[in-house]
Amino acid sequence: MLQVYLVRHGETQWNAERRIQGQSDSALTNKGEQQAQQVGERAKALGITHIIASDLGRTRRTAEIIAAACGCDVTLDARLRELDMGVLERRHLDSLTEEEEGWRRQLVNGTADGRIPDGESMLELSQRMHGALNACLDLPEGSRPMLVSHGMALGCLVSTILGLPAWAERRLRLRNCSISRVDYQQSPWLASGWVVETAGDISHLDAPALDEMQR
Ligand SMILES: O=C(O)[C@@H](CO)OP(=O)(O)O
Repeated sequence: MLQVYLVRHGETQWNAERRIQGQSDSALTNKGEQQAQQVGERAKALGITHIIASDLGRTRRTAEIIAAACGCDVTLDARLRELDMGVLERRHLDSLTEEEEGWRRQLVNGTADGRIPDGESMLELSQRMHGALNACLDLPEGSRPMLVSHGMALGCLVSTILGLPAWAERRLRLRNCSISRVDYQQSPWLASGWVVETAGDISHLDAPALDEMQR
């Protein structure tokens, strides 16, 4: 049975400052680099064979650190990028006007095609994330891949595998460098296709970051 590990990148400067990144970028903090190192140790113990990362800087750096620990190459896949948050990227969560907060809420509370101006919808995000996950089915038998991606992107993927709407992602707490696992199974008794084994595991981290809403 194919097991795919899903990792959110390490803490970044803007995560720590409560600034919206989306497809804009900021560097990992020292804590973020340490978190990635701890994922690397777990990845080595798990026997990860492939690391596939979003091509944004924060995920590339996280993936490089994990790869160095477990001796795999990193492949980049732009489908694993964070949601494009349009005109709100780079802004502090606390600085949004009422109208801007309304765009964000429309997105996270859910209309199928709600989007921040110049941004992407949760439906579009879900489609590309499922595309990247399904590509793992083409890896050689016995592969154990790890995908390195982002909070909303992974939350959307896990939510939709569970049959929840994409915007249910905000009900999942996927902290920086948390690990989730989804398995592909064929079963006459149980669900066939992707199933969620774990979501948001942080037991490998000695100092987990708060998520943005808890800071
Ligand atoms: O883009 C961001 O600001 C956050 C949103 O959750 O995502 P990540 O830090 O995981 O890229």
